[in-house]
Amino acid sequence: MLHRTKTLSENISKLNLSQHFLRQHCRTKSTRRFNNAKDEDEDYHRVRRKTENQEAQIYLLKSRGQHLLMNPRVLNSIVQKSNILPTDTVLEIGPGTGNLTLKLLEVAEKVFCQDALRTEFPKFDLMVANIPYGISSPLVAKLVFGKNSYRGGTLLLQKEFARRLLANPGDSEFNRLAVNVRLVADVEFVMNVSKKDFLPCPKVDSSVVKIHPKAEIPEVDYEEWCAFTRTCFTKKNKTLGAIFKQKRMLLELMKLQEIKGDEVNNTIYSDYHVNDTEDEDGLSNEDNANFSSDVGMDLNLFREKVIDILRSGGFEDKRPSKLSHEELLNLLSLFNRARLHFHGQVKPTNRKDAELASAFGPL
Ligand SMILES: C[S@@+](CC[C@H](N)C(=O)[O-])C[C@H]1O[C@@H](n2cnc3c(N)ncnc32)[C@H](O)[C@@H]1O
Repeated sequence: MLHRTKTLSENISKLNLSQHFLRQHCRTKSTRRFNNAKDEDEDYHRVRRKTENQEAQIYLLKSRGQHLLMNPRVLNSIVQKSNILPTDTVLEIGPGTGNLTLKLLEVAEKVFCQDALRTEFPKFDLMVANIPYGISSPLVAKLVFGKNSYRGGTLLLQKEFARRLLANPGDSEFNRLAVNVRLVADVEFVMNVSKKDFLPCPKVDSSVVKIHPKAEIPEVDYEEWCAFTRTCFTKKNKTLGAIFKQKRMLLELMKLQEIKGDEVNNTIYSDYHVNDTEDEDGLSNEDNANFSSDVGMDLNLFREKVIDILRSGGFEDKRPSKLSHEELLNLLSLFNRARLHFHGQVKPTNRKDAELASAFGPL
């Protein structure tokens, strides 16, 4: 943790001393573990840096997202747009060589720098970070669904990922990431950042976005919500009727109800060893037909129940990628009221309990 009241040189020396990230994530000449020269050529970028009285060499690993933001104008804008108060504790993920860290220390009370995924976040007011793009999904999930209450986040992200976060229902980029994040947070575009502003230059462009937690969050179990959106967005442009007629989907859903020990439904979920005739998309060849195997009766009954639920809310012909949160929440509540659940263990609604990084999956 770095503190504003320390002198700049104290903080710089602390940064130098505590650059465990550099030791962990950047391999120096003496410690690097990879000996294969071919791999090295592809994987790292060598930077010479002059410190007070010595020249250091840093090896930046592209595979760890070690692209340093070098443009001071962009660094200043990120800090300025973050609206940091002098009393704020800022959490920075991936400080690298401290380019952003030192600017944050000019305005914040404290700056924490730590691993994004392996440890719990400390208490913080704002997250401000130029993150390794490979961990964008789990990091954003941990921020918005995590235990900490926070005032906001300013994140430098891969441009395509940022566009998905910003997408609205009906936009081509609108997907499960957007629908999950935007349930609990608003996302604001700040600016685009050219790949030329980084060292080494990445292949992709970047954008800065701000994430604001919503003041009013819908009463919903987050694990159930994420399991539901995972189901709905498997084929986001198909109609819900077509999605919920897929045999694999129906079988999984049936199995889940049985695992949950739903006494009402147990009779029809008892036996469903069906010969699998699915095509490579995971879509059943019998999607629109009646199921004719031994368990055809059970599966047909279950399918009718699911389709009845969709019809009761007028959802059968609607596409998930065009539905608002209100409509999706309404559909989930129709399913749940009919004692049909998407997640194995439905817990009481509690934001603090949500451990949802994995629920976002690859996005
Ligand atoms: C894009 S660089 C940003 C460096 C610096 N903040 C800047 O703006 O110049 C991302 C940094 O995150 C580090 N990193 C990689 N995986 C991480 C993780 N799981 N948690 C925290 N930092 C990580 C990388 O080693 C790298 O230093």
